[in-house]
Amino acid sequence: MSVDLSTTLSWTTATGDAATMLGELQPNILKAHVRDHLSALFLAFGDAAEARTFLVSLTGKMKSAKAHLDEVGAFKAEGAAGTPYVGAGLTAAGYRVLGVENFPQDEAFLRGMAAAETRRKLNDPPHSTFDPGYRGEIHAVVLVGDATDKAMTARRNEILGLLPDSVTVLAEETGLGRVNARGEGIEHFGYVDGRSQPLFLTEDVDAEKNNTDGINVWNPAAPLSQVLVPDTAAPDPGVHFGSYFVFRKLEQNVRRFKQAEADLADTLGLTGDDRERAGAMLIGRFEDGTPLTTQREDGAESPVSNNFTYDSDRAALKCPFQAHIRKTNPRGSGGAEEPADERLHLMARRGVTYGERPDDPNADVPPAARPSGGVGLLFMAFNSVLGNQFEFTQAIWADNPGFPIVEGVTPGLDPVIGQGTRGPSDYTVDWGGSAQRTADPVPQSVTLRGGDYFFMPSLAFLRSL
Ligand code: HEM
Ligand SMILES: [Mn+2]
Repeated sequence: MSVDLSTTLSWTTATGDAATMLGELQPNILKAHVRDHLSALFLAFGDAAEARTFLVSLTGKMKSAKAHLDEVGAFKAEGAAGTPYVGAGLTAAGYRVLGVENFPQDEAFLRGMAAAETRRKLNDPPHSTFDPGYRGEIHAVVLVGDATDKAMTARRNEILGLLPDSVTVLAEETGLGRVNARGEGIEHFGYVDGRSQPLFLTEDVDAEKNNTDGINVWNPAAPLSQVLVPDTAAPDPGVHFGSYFVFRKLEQNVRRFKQAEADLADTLGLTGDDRERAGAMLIGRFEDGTPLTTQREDGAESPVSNNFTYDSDRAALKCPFQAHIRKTNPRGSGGAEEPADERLHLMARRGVTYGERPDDPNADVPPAARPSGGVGLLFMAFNSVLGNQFEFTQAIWADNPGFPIVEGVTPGLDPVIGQGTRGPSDYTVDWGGSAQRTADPVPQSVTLRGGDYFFMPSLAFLRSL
């Protein structure tokens, strides 16, 4: 039976084409792979034949999604350590240099992130301001990830050893995952990140249902069609699949963001512990992950809740319309589309933080003690249609002051990732209260330093080169 893309996949019971698909799919697409230590290598090919030979040899260092899922199972059962993740993706320019013609043809993928049209659409900064390694034409990315620096670095060095002289490393990013005092992954502004994800595996949906706060209010299940596309250049696109991969190096000016939190708390007259609510109004969750729409204060962190919508917060008296997570997933309340269509914009986020800093992101210290550069997020996400997922989220939601669509209200840009001219936004003074106050625009503290769109093909395609 052909692979059913219209629903989630039960990988433990998969047979036939679905099992073959998992055996040729790259890991980290359907389910996140451990990558607290990550190297992202951006490559340019100088010679088609040598680049092909390199990619074939790289498959000897890669494992399948099936092998990854088996490793996760073995880890749970007997604590057995897994092997490193090695992922490989090609840009449209990379496919062309290799001389591959029938590669996947997503419209945004074909134009690439550096194209003037992409820049206009997303309000991205000029290409000339990117870090030097991202200013030229990128052909491929190789991701190496693992739980320890040692294992990751060893595999990275093996891969560098495979590179012929005609393949140039244009840039390398080193991801370093961070956790809070409870061991939850956080980003550099100090907030729990990576919690809300579309889930493509039936087993993961069941685990969410039975072992967390449940799925009866917000069901994270998503069909395979939202992340997988047939790998048209592979030997058998009926069983060989891949996914479009977005990479964006987003630098975070933590000092500026923490100052903005303090300024907002001052504007609203928040005092004591309630000052934490200012930052929560920018993100939509408190630092510990507690959703602001469900609770006036933090503390609902175990497990970090995700079983919520904005249905009992229609006027945004608890969580502002413009909060980062409300802009990027309105959970049925966006006002522009039917909830089922709105869900189609969600993507599988696989980011990792980068950069080191001396201060504890969650400590109560003045903004001056925060880094103003050198740290950020290696934003990574898998999509089946870039224009309807990543690009839609950035351009039509985050950058659009009029979203969500609410009569008489202009929510403003996403205070975290919005690109474009920022205006003032409204906030409720007391959680759930009726008094609103308008606050000055939140200054932009996230800056794009480079990136591109890639396709992460099937292992069968890479071996066939
Ligand atoms: C430095 C940049 C960014 C920071 C600091 C950041 C921070 C966060 C945090 C703290 C969360 C809450 C954790 C969770 O619900 O899983 C979150 C969720 C999310 N972010 Fe971001 N993010 C960044 C960039 C982006 C970008 C570029 C996009 C897409 C264009 C994006 C889309 C989302 C989505 C879709 C969610 C989940 C919302 C939900 O389902 O409720 N983020 N982000
Ligand atoms: Mn704080």
